[in-house]
Amino acid sequence: MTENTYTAEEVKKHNSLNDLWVVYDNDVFDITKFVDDHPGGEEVLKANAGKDSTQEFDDVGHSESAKSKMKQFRIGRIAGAPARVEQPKKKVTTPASTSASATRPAEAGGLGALKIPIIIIVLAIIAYFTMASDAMIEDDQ
Ligand code: HEM
Repeated sequence: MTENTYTAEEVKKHNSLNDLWVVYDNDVFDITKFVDDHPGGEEVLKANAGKDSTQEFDDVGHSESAKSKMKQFRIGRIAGAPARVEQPKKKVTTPASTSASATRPAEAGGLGALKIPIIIIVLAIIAYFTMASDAMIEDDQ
């Protein structure tokens, strides 16, 4: 799929509150319409307008929902930048691998979920023989 590419010089032109672009991870975002809604205020956006704000954006510790909201403002990529790594695809595989790994510790334990029933059975056998030998001692007397 072809997408729009922009040079850093081009991005630099969009540096006002009425026309505000930022770059994150070589992706270009037109966040002009988001300026008023930005929870972090417009000042920080103005300070980063027309710039690569990757470092600043990450330093804030933006939430996952902020990162996902960001996607709707993406207009293209910096010219000559390496191909972008698709974040959503990664995410789709994460829950599956997480749930698969969640079952792994039990499997890795060998007996896994069977451990508790086995302990109960062993205790029952010990109790049975203890009672049986008590009964034999009583019989002897
Ligand atoms: C498309 C771009 C952006 C989006 C969608 C966005 C979104 C958000 C959101 C949703 C929050 C609330 C806290 C959170 O959920 O993390 C936030 C807070 C903030 N953002 Fe952004 N932001 C963007 C760009 C930037 C940029 C370029 C800067 C520049 C450094 C910035 C600086 C901040 C700051 C300082 C806060 C306040 C953090 C706090 O009060 O703890 N944001 N942003």
